[in-house]
Amino acid sequence: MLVNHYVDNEVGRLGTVLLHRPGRELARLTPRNNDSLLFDGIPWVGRAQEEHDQFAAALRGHGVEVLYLADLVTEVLGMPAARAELTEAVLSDVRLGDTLRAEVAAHLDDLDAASLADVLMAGLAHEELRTGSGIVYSLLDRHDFIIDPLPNLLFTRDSSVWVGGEAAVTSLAMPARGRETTLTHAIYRHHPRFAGTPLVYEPGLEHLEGGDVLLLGSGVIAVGVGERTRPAGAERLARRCFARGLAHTVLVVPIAQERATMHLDTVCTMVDVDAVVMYPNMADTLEAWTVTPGDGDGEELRLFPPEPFLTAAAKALGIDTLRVIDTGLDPVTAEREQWDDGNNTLAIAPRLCVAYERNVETNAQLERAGIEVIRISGSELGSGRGGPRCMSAPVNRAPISLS
Ligand SMILES: NC(=[NH2+])NCCC[C@H](N)C(=O)O
Repeated sequence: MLVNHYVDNEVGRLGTVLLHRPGRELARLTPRNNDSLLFDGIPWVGRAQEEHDQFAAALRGHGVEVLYLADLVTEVLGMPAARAELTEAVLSDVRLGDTLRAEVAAHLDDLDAASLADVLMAGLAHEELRTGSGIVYSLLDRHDFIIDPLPNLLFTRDSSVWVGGEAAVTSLAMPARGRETTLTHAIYRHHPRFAGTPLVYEPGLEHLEGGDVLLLGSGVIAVGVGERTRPAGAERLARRCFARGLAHTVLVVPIAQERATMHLDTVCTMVDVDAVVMYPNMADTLEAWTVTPGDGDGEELRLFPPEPFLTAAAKALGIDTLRVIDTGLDPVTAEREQWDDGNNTLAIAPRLCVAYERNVETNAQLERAGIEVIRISGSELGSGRGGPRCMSAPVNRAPISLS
């Protein structure tokens, strides 16, 4: 049955969230592939799973419904049309060539839904295909994958994001992540819980990643543009959200094109209706271009020159000021804790958030500012450079009021 889902802010009481419990795809990381697969180390998979279970338990303990990506993908694969579509998405890889493609197709055909879901997420290693032959298979290095693994599925935030009652299936920028959205796209179109959900964005459009999208308040969306989301992605999202009445203001926020600041949510997340935790090195320099609908037929955009991000955000929200809680205490600690996702909190309700325990100073700052912090361990999870916000895609959150 279609359930109504709605998210128009970052901090209202969290109802339902989409997570991905890390699985065999993390066990594919090796020193030779971890860079291209966007991990800074080789995580200990069992411990990462324990940490993730603790994260999910903390959310459930606060009344949040947790959906797991693997369950949804498995359920969707029980439907012939979805199964054909997802299989085709893998087989269309031009690197396979016709001989190997036919062999992989036969291999996938034999799998039940759960095993196929596992292969779509964890990939297919050279020795896992028992009957390989032909030029491509023979020349493949034994360390290579016939189907690439998707270790960054852990970061469900990036491959889909809700804007009001619509889902945006994003367009991921890095080759290592591109295939993730075939899974979220299939879920939102085929899964009985979501089928019929209007989609405000689809893969294949200009690059846009969920980690760059912050729903600052009803009708106000901040979009970071940098290493991942491109200005053209922000433009497309703005145009579509205005046309559908999902937003009245989009703030386009340039961020440094670096690994440490790959997404806007690595430097700033909301912890109250009018408060953010933010990297002090950027709080003063971050700027925003304000975009509103033009006067015309809804296709036109009005662009206002850049202002300090905090000023533009407060104006768009119609409040005097956004309170800022600094990461860390001193510049060195702030830099360390920003890197370890100290800014990347997930709010469960206003003034109640989940954060990595290791960011001791940032968490203390949050508490001094009246924010309750639920600490989770993330020594292994963090090796992919993502915190509680990156690891969660809210699909239902209560609206908030600013008055
Ligand atoms: N929303 C986020 N900050 N996501 C973090 C994603 C980390 C992932 N390893 C990547 O590089 O894509």
